[in-house]
Parts: sequence; C-alpha cells; structure tokens
Amino acid sequence: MAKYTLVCVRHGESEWNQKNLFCGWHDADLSTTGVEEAKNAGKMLKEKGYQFDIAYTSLLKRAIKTLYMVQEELDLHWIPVIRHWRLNERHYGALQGLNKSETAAKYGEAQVKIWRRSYDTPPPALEPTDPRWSANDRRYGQFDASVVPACECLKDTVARVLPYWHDIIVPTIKSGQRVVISAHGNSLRALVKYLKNIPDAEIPELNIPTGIPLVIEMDENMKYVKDYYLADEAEVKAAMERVANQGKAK
Ligand SMILES: O=C(O)[C@@H](CO)OP(=O)(O)O
Repeated sequence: MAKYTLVCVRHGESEWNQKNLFCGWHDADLSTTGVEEAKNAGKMLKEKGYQFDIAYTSLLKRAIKTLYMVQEELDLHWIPVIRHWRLNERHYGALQGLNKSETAAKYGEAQVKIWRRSYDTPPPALEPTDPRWSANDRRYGQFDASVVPACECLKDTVARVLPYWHDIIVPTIKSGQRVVISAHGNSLRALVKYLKNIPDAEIPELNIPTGIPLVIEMDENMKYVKDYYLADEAEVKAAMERVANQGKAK
C-alpha cells in the first residue's frame, strides 16, 4: 500500500528544446510555450488538490522557473526551495549546442539514440579548454574539479542523483513532508529508472514529457508502488513521442 507520494515535474519546454539543440548543463531559459506548460503543471496540481512542504530543483533556470510557476499557481511561494547541481540535467558533453536532427543526419539516428538514451554510452567529452567547459561557470567553479563532468551517460547521472535522493530527499519524505522535484528529462529518467527498477536494456524507451506532473507513490519502505502523469494517456503518449522524435534526422 502506498504511504508516500512524490511529485516530479520536468521543466516546461526550453528555448533550446524549441530549437532542438542538445542542452545538458547549458542554462537555457523557458520558451513562451514552456512558460505556459509550467503554469499548466501548477494548475493541474492545484485542480487535483496537491500541497507541498518543500521543493527541490537544479541549478538551471528552466527547472527553477518552472518550479516558481508551480508555486505561483499553488500560492506556495513561502516553502523552502533547495537547489542542487545533483538534480541538473545530464551533462551532454561536446554535443551541447548541436542540433539533434543535424547530428542524426551526420552520424545516423541509431547513434544519436545511443547518445540520447542508452544507459552507459557517454556522448563525446568536452575538453577543459572548450568555452562550454562547465567549471568556467561561477556556479560550479566553487566545487572540486572532479565534480564537474566533461560528459555523462545516464549511468553517471544515476550515480550523482542517487546520493542526493538517499541522503536528502528520502529522509525529508519519511519525515512526512510533501515533496515536489522540478528537474530535467534525464535527471528524472535516472530517478525513475532507480525507483521502478527499469532494466538497462529497456531504459532507452523511456522519454519524460515537459511540464506534465508525474506522481510517484511509494510504500513505507520507499519502495515503488505506482506512478501516473496528471494528464490523459493519449496526451502523455503523444508528448513522449515528440521527445523521442527530436532525435530523428527529419
Ligand atoms: O538536450 C537535453 O539536455 C535533453 C533534454 O532537453 O535532451 P534529450 O531529450 O535529447 O536527452
């Protein structure tokens, strides 16, 4: 039987989602559509009567702003908001800034699917001399250099999301606080993979849509019981397919 409920929201569409660019740790803003999606996520949560005591998000503005819009709809500006790099999007390495369709036309759709969705094949790494190197960014410069990735596969993202889940979020949920997480397509895939125990071979088929709240119910031992999106099935399926298709050559 479910004892705990966690709500996860992938940020609304970003300007780089709209342009179909690999984004990763680049701090893209929400697009106009993304702002609407974020507000709708808040409206859906309000309509269904969800309440939160604390919120977690990444260091990236698309997730932070989405959370703010959810708080706005729920009139919950006062709750604590904890931002952490461990909830950031997967670092896309040297693919960051490249167009997904053009990359598929150049390297093939199969290769792009491996880079986007495989469990343990990383994208090409960034060089420390690259202007996109994340340690040049003040928000990460404070951390030990080993923390800042040159690229990540999903396995790497799982490895940095889970310590935060176990050490910080689980104790908070167990204390009875109602938690919302505003994060990213792949940091949420990492969490969902772990909670649902999705095999490595099946994870490539999991796509998380933007701006649709995902409710995850867990038992008293924090074991997964069930999950569902707060939108009708056809809408969720279509939104997931749109995400998957971003890697097509067109
Ligand atoms: O570009 C990215 O960082 C992510 C999420 O937007 O894309 P993908 O769905 O290709 O993993």
